[in-house]
Amino acid sequence: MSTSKEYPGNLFVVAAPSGAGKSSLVKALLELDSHVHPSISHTTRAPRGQEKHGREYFFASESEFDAMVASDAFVEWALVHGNRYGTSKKSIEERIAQGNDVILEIDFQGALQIKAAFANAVLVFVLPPSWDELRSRLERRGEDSSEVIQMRLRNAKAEMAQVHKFDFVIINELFERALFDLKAIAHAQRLKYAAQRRARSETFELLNIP
Ligand SMILES: Nc1ncnc2c1ncn2[C@@H]1O[C@H](COP(=O)(O)OP(=O)(O)OP(=O)(O)O)[C@@H](O)[C@H]1O
Ligand SMILES: Nc1nc2c(ncn2[C@@H]2O[C@H](COP(=O)(O)O)[C@@H](O)[C@H]2O)c(=O)[nH]1
Repeated sequence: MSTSKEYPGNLFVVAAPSGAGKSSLVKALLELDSHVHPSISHTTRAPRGQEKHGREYFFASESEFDAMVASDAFVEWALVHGNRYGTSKKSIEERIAQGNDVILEIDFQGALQIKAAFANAVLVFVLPPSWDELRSRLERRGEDSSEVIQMRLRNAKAEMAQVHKFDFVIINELFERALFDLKAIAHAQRLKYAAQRRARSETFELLNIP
């Protein structure tokens, strides 16, 4: 028996190897589409440069993160590139229950946990146009040490092997083209989910199902 839940709002999950451009794409979508809200994750990673607690992430100590795991506060969490990251139930459930759409920018392990928990979640995987371009983007971003970049590239191979488990794949070569694809996926899913909900309620009405 499935234990996955359904809510009136849509849940979009965007995963990608580090440096493929998912944060840039999600940020641009949020600026264009006021129906979509971001989910702010918790992480044990230290803040980078300009990152602020509560904006990019809720930065947590190992013991704070342990306490959240113990109290079942996360809908998903995973160890990614040596740090723990998690999506709290609080950051998404209230919003989608009210009919808003929420977008999560998380790794593939978390994406698969979300798919198991939420029947209507849409999983999108972003790929770079090439391996060399992925490395160049990580280097040009200039946020991580060369050791961290090497680790992220090693992990990228395992992450990309999971691509077939996703509902959609976007190649982020030309940024505007990739953003167009992400917008189209969000729009199509809204139409599809609204039609499904309407068909179900009309069927219930027709058959007098209370
Ligand atoms: N289509 C693109 N063409 C060229 N550069 C891009 C493109 N998309 C994103 N970038 C750049 O690539 C770098 C990595 O992008 P971004 O930080 O969005 O990746 P990410 O997948 O979110 O990585 P992480 O998982 O590490 O947070 C950034 O410097 C960003 O400006
Ligand atoms: N499973 C989860 N993965 C997450 C979450 N928030 C972010 N992430 C992923 O971690 C890596 C590294 O992120 P960075 O900010 O340190 O570059 C990246 O793949 C993110 O998508 C989460 O809540 N759960």
